[in-house]
Amino acid sequence: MTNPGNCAVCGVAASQKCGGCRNVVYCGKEHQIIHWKKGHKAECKCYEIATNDILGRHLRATRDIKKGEIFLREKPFIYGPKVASAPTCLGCHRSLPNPVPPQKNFYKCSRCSWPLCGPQCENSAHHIDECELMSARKFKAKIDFDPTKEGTGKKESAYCVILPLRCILLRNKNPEAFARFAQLEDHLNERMNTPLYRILSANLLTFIKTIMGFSEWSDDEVLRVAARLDTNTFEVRQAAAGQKLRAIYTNAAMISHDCVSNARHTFDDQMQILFIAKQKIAKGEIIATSYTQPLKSTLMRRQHLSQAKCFECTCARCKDPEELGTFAGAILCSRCKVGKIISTDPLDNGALWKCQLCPHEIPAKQINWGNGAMLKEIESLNKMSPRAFEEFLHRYRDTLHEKNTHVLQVKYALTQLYGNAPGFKMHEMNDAAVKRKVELCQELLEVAEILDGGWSIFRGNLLLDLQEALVVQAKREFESGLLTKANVQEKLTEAMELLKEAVEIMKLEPDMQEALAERTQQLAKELELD
Ligand SMILES: C[S@@+](CC[C@H](N)C(=O)[O-])C[C@H]1O[C@@H](n2cnc3c(N)ncnc32)[C@H](O)[C@@H]1O
Repeated sequence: MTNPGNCAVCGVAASQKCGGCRNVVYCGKEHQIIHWKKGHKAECKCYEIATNDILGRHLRATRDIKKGEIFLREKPFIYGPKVASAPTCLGCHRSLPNPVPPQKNFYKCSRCSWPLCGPQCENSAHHIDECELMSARKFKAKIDFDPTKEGTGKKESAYCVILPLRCILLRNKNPEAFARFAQLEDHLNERMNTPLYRILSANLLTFIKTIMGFSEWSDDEVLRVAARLDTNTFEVRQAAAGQKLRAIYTNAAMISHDCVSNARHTFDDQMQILFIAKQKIAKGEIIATSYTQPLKSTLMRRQHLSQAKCFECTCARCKDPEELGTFAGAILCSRCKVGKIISTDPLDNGALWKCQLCPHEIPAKQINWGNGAMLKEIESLNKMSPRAFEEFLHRYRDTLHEKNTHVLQVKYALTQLYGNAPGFKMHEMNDAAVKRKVELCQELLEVAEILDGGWSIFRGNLLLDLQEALVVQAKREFESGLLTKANVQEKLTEAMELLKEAVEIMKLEPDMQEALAERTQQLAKELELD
């Protein structure tokens, strides 16, 4: 082992730290390159895998990580279609477009009949092994284009066998890689009692053991593969390539959950996962991402985490009946009219809910029912109509707390409807609507700071919407004589600052590049003109 103050290659006193891990020093660039090639590449990380009783394995920072820093970049270990997937090519994983007449059906693989883009995808490295096995076993897939279901985004559950099959094939093809996969947590015992696993076990076991002939695999081994996938896969959306998949990343799979996370992820066009620090992460701190959505209330988040990832979250937000002062789960008391009704024990999903000011109590079952009804009602709102969303807020102003999860969701939807919905494009909105957009963005930015702090996508979107509305507002106020030229310049400069921060936050999001460049150019032009 080299002395921490000496070059890792030649041992002379040195001070140029490796920019990645900051754990080793070099006398110069040349020795840094040599060390990298000799194996530092594999060990140069700013995190380590730690273990504790609550989280199991998790990542911990081994040095300070800067806000906005990409601290983990990883290629997919294995990937394939989601459990229920719209028709997808098993060769290149693009969602399949509807057949163009005179074709009436998808192109089908000549050997196994799974829909593909075309003959060029039959021999893709992703598909070839499974295809050979399926054709040897005389299995033919039966997914056909259904014109009566056109446009419904119909998902096929037949795809649920593909990724488990790819993992199972890996055991013979690359036992070392399979051993790495087998290290991942599965929660099979908890999953076995769920309705999904009762159905899955019947279908998957028949397919793998009987149809594909893996009779030497025990039921437990096969189902553990599926359970490992369900516990660890990331959903990958590649809008440009028209892909919606699930993938395993074995390092990223070690990142634990916290309802208020300090890291988030995105994907590049090579399907690499990139983890980004939303805020500064100090050396020794746990690196956590969120497996759920920050605007959901504790009851909803905990139910989702328990169902999908089989654990009971006990993070600071979950423990706090007031949800860090936001009251995101609270409803208003219908008896005393002033108190807020919150859970008496947020870590027990079945605990009684009680008014903070009067003796009024509500069972958790009823709160759950109410949440379900609200979600349905929001789902049924006309997505083109800001008025429908405003009416929802008005309808429940005496029932839901002003920062209740459903109110927050509807307000967030409104920040995007104002400026985009038909009749509500930025230039079409009246001054009151522009003002409303500004206020909603400002209110939600305060919430974002608490529930999804730092450089979150939530903050990025809100900043973009806010700056757009502020620019329109400033120009109109100038035109009507309410602002001087200097005032407008000041407001536009302020908007530019917001835009710059939004660009910093969103610059790695593949689908945002064009929009961000366009916005920046437009605002810069307006500033110049002014
Ligand atoms: C993607 S894995 C993370 C790595 C995992 N801890 C391991 O040792 O393999 C997800 C699992 O980690 C555990 N986990 C992650 N975050 C947690 C948290 N905040 N509280 C309790 N368990 C957590 C749960 O068992 C969850 O199903």
